[in-house]
Amino acid sequence: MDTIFALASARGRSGVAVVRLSGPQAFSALEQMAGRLPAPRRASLRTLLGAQGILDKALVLTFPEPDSFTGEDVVELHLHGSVAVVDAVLRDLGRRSGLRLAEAGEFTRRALENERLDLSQVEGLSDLIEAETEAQRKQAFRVFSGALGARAQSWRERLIRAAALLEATIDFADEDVPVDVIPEVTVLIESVQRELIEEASGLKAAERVREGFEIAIVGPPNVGKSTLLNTLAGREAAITSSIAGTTRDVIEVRMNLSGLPVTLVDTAGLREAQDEIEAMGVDRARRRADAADLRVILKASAEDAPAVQPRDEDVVVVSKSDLVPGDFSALTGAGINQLIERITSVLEGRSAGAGLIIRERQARAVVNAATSLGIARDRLMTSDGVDLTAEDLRYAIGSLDSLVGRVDVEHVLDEIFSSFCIGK
Ligand SMILES: Nc1nc2c(c(=O)[nH]1)N(C=O)[C@@H](CNc1ccc(C(=O)N[C@@H](CCC(=O)O)C(=O)O)cc1)CN2
Ligand SMILES: Nc1nc2c(ncn2[C@@H]2O[C@H](COP(=O)(O)OP(=O)(O)OP(=O)(O)O)[C@@H](O)[C@H]2O)c(=O)[nH]1
Repeated sequence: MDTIFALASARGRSGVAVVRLSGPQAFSALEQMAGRLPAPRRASLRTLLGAQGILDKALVLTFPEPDSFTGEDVVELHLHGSVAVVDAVLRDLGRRSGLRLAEAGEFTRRALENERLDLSQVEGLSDLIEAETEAQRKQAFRVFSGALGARAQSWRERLIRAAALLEATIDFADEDVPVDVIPEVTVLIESVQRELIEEASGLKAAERVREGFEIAIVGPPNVGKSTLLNTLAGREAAITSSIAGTTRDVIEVRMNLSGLPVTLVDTAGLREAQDEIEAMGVDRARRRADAADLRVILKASAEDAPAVQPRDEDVVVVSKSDLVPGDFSALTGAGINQLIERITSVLEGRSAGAGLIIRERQARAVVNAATSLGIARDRLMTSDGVDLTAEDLRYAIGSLDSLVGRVDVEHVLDEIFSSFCIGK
C-alpha cells in the first residue's frame, strides 16, 4: 500500500496550511523530518528538516491506525500557509520512496475501504465540502452523518425478516406451516415500499438545494430589473440606465439569499423589440424565465398586466415605490427585505421536500428496490410462487445495499471520487 500525501487545506496564502500523509510509511517519514514522534493525537511544535535543510517550524500530529480519518497511520503537518513553504514540503515528501501525491478523493476512498464511512456518507461529505450556504450545509451534513445508511439498515432488516418468513414456508412446504405468514409479509413489503417512494420523491428538492434555485427577474423595459438584481447581489453586476432596452443578454449572479443558494437571472425587458439584437434578447429572456424555478415579475404599476403569465408561486410586484404606489424601491431600499422574505419563503417551502436522497444514483437504487417490492407484492396477492417472491425481496435488498456500498459498487467509485478535491 502506497503512502499518500497532499495539501488538505486550500492552495494559496493562508495563516496555516495542513499537509496530510496516510499509509504505512507516514510515521517513518515524519520521524526522518522531525525526529522523535509526538504522543498520538497530540500537537507538538517541531522543526521540519528536508534534504536541503530546514523546511519550516510546524505543528505536527500523528493518528495511529485504525483511529484516524482514513483508518491508516495518518500524519498532519500544520505549516505556515505560504505557497513556497507548502511547495518545499510537498517537493521533499515526493522525493521519498514509497510516498506519492494523493489522487483526488484518495484519503476519503481509503476511509471508505477501511469502513470509516459508507458510500452515502462519502456522497454527503462531497456535498459538505462544496456547500456554500446554510441550506446546503444542513442537507449535506444530514447525509454525511450517516442518516441514509441508518434508514437503509432499517429497510434492510424489515425485508430480511419478510424474506425469512417466506423462506420458512418454502423449507416446510411439505409439512403444515403453522401460521399464515402472508399478511405479515405483505405489511412489511408495503410499508418499506411506501417509505422508499416517499424518500425518492425528495430528490428534486435536494437537487435544487445542491445546485441552487434559479430566479428570473422579468418585466417590461426600464421597470428596474437590473437595479433590483444589483441591490440583491450587493454589487453592480448588471448595467443599468434610463434607456429602455439596456439589458440585452441574460446576466447571472450566484448568491446566498438568506442561506439559500440562488442564481439570479436578469433578462432583457419584454416588449416588441426595436431591432434584431434586442429581439434575440427578448426571446432568450422568455425562455430563461420559462425554465426558472421562480419568476419575480416586475410591473410599473398595479394596473399593468404581468409581462409573463405568473405560475406556481411566482412573485408579482410593483417596482419604484418611491415614485408610484408599489411594493419596493431598489433605489431607496424600501420593501426590499419584504421582497426577499417572499422569495425565500417560497424557496424554503420547496427545499422542505428534501430528505436523505441527494443523488440520482441513490434515487435510482431506492426506486429499483421499490419496483422489486411492487412485483413481490403482486406475486403474493396472486400466490404466484413464494420462492419467486423471496427472489424479488433479495433483489430489493441488493439495490438498497448499493446505497451504502455494501455490494460491489466499484464502477461508481471513480465517478464519485473524481469530483473530490486533491487532499480530501
Ligand atoms: N486537522 C484536521 N481537522 C479535520 C479533519 C482532519 O483530517 N484533520 N477532518 C477530516 O476530514 C475532519 C474531522 N474528521 C476526522 C474524522 C476522524 C478522525 C479520527 O481520528 N478518528 C478516530 C478517533 C476518533 C476520536 O478522536 O475519538 C476514529 O474514528 O477512530 C479525525 C478527523 C474535519 N477537521
Ligand atoms: N426612482 C427609482 N428609479 C429606479 C428604481 N429602480 C430603477 N430605477 C431607475 O430606472 C431606470 C431603469 O432601471 P434598470 O434597472 O436599468 O431597468 P431594467 O428593467 O433593467 O431595464 P431594461 O434593461 O431596459 O430592461 C434606471 O435609470 C434606474 O436608475 C427605483 O426603485 N426608483
